[in-house]
Amino acid sequence: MAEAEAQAAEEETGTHVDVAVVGAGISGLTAAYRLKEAGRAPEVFEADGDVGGRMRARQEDGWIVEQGTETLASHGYPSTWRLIKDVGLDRDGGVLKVGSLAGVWRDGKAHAGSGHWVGTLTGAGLSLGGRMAMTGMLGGLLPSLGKVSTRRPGESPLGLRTVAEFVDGKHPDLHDYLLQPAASTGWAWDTRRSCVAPLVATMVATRGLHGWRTYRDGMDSLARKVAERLTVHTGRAVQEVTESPGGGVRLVFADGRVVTAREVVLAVPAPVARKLYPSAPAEELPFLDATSYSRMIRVTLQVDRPLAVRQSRGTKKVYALLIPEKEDGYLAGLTFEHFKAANRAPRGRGLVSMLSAERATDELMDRPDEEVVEKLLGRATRYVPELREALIASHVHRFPYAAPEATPDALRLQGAFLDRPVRAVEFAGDWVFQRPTSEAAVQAGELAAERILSRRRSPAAAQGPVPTVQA
Ligand SMILES: Cc1cc2nc3c(=O)[nH]c(=O)nc-3n(C[C@H](O)[C@H](O)[C@H](O)COP(=O)(O)OP(=O)(O)OC[C@H]3O[C@@H](n4cnc5c(N)ncnc54)[C@H](O)[C@@H]3O)c2cc1C
Repeated sequence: MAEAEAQAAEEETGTHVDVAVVGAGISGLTAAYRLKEAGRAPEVFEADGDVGGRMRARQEDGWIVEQGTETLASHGYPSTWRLIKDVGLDRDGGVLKVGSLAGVWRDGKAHAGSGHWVGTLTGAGLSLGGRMAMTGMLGGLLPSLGKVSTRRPGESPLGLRTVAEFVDGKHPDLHDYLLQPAASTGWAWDTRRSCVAPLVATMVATRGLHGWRTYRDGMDSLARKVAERLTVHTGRAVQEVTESPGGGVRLVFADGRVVTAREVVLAVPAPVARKLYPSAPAEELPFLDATSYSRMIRVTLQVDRPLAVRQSRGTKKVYALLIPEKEDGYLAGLTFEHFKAANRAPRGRGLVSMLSAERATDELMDRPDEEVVEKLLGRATRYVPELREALIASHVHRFPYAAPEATPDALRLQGAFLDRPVRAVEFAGDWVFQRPTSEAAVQAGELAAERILSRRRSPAAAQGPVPTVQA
């Protein structure tokens, strides 16, 4: 924007910022952090009263109640670890190892070791035929493993096949007791809608459900540490974003206030970005429109004892119970947070989360909290009979945008979106890479910052042709 024009805009609106980042989830905070590091002056605008988005958490009477994200991985999270180190969160035990395992419910108990090498010994709930089929499936995957990309999953040899199509015709256990519970408990995915490639790419990168870590002081720790170093305005919901013909971007807030910015990063889920930025260029619309999200409800229960699920004697504790649709269909999983990290609950107490399956989400999303707790608790006592009598307090968290679904349509359009020219309005969020992980969100934040910085390196940036940045 020309100097005089910028000044006029400032006078008219009151506030002008260098880069406005919309959304203080981990993708927006990463974008802002990397921009600031490069000498720019970003400001973050967050609708909620707190930072973290789907990585929010809160401390309450000695409990650490996480609302969304549970864990990160020691492998396959390089961008996250870079950020962790940059803000010093790795020092003084800020990141803890998770000693317990994921397990699948079958035949009245939990089978520990899903996605872990332990599972190759125990079977992790697979029948003998299922175990043989799994070995065959892994063998079949071997030639493509080097070619699966976490950034462009749809361009791998696995193509645009859905999870269900991938195992069609194979032993039913592969779907029912391995891939379906893994995709549904963690990502609220319907295996008939979502592609297998992002799941395989993530599992390859993280080496399965192996080497998991959690932030000692709660999963919002990284967001908080990053936010401390930035200018973040909370309680500021953006309503509309428009590009000015002369350059620069205008943001209108829900309270009527206006801010102008040289550039904007929309670090919100794609359907939200679409609503906020109706005049997005035609070439960006197909991918934005194709990106859908699964929904989920997570209810966290403070309990008066460290409850556990029934499992075979001598097996390692299960902290994440994956409940196959075949066994339930209403509850997708339970997590025993006190086994993930002992400090999630005061000594002698426990913290258990219930995750809704699609049917329960559809039924309960708009119902009052008490009804949500009652209905899910009614189901959860099948797995932990003492849950109701041990209950002290409950917290209901609704996610209308839980995880990008990575449908064949979205994956097909992703490459063109990543290769689009750089513009004054950029995007960040886990959906950019179509992987529902905080690492994908951090990577997308890095990419948005890189793209914005590339505009300044190009003298023709304001007029175009605008540069592209390879993702
Ligand atoms: C239940 C659950 C469990 C998960 N578990 C894990 C896990 O164990 N490991 C893992 O790696 N990942 C996990 N994830 C995924 C991970 O949480 C997300 O991928 C990541 O946090 C997404 O970050 P984001 O910045 O893209 O989006 P978000 O965190 O959704 O951030 C978007 C932000 O934008 C704000 N916003 C929205 N609209 C506006 C507006 N109009 N104006 C201003 N601000 C606005 C929102 O309030 C929010 O703060 C989990 C997710 C869920 C839901």
